[in-house]
Amino acid sequence: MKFKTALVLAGGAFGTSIAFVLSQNFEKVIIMVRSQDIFDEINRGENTTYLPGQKLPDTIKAAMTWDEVKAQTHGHVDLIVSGLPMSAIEDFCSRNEQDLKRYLDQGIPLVSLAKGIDHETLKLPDEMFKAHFENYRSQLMYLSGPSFAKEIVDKQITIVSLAGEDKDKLLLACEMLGTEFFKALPTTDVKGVLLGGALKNVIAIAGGIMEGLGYNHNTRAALITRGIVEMLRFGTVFGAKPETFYGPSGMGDLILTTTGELSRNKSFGIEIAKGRKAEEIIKATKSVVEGYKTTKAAYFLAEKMGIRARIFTGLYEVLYNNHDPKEVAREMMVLPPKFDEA
Ligand SMILES: NC(=O)C1=CN([C@@H]2O[C@H](COP(=O)(O)OP(=O)(O)OC[C@H]3O[C@@H](n4cnc5c(N)ncnc54)[C@H](O)[C@@H]3O)[C@@H](O)[C@H]2O)C=CC1
Ligand SMILES: O=C(CO)COP(=O)(O)O
Repeated sequence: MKFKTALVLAGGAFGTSIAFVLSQNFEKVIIMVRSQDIFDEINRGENTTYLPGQKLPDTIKAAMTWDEVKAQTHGHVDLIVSGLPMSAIEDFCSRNEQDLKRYLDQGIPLVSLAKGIDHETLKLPDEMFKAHFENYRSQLMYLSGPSFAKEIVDKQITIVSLAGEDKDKLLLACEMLGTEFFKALPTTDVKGVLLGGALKNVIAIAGGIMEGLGYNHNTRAALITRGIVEMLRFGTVFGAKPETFYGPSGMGDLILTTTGELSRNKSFGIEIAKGRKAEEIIKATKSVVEGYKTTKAAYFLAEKMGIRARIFTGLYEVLYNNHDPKEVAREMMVLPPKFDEA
């Protein structure tokens, strides 16, 4: 094994799948969880709540407190991965800032897996982390790309983007995350990677709605191509590189989530098309559906920054103002004839 110990914060589906990736390169991987049930499940070799049916090696262990982390790592870790969803970042960082800093003081990378925009502050994950760890900004990195948790543990070949500010640290983290079935490609375009991961979830919900309404391949292809145009407009406002939107974290993840049956965002959209209420579906869903709140954030961002985004705006009206779901389809068809727009 090349590396000694990795620490994963949160034992949800994706955190657990990345722990599995890390177990190929690290002698030990600790997943920090907050519930006794998940603690017991992981220590028994399967996260039955979030990743059922996927066996985990016995080098992956759970911990519930920082004392337990310290005991299992002897106070030294080589990498921290945050598997926290968007809504948990601020809460977790403010409660655990000092403990996290003790590890970050060792100069190690912290890789966040979250995809979303905070609907209250309109911040991307990098701003949320930097609010607590500004002095460690060169160590902060963001992973995003087409990667269903289940398929990672099935060792399906998976390629994602890893964004950060420091090229040497990025290369080190890419090596730590690289296996024969999982590869992270380094980039310094943090905003491009984070916007791609957040905004594709919104288009995936729209895709689920279209599918639920009976639309098929032509419509999905139209949605994907119009979706990337709107995503690029957000990118322009944030100073992201356009080419990032055609890479794994942009077009790659947009295709995966609008077409893949495993997508929770797409499944959520299918339920909306059946006439169910958004809040009711969210309450009944165990795993996070990031696109729901990101739809609201994207709508407010578009309003604030004057971004033309018909699909995002149309979906907001459906999810938050009870507009007829058929409206999302109609929004795409009222495009004015304009030359030279993809
Ligand atoms: N599941 C997937 O295939 C992929 C997920 N992602 C992204 O990764 C992030 C995490 O997603 P999943 O693991 O799938 O979510 P999940 O819903 O399976 O798990 C979320 C985990 O976070 C924990 N958590 C929630 N609030 C917390 C808090 N305040 N403090 C501590 N822990 C808290 C929960 O207990 C749970 O273990 C999301 O942003 C998602 O978009 C990215 C790529 C793939
Ligand atoms: O982001 C993902 C795959 O890259 C997971 O998508 P869902 O959150 O829609 O399941």
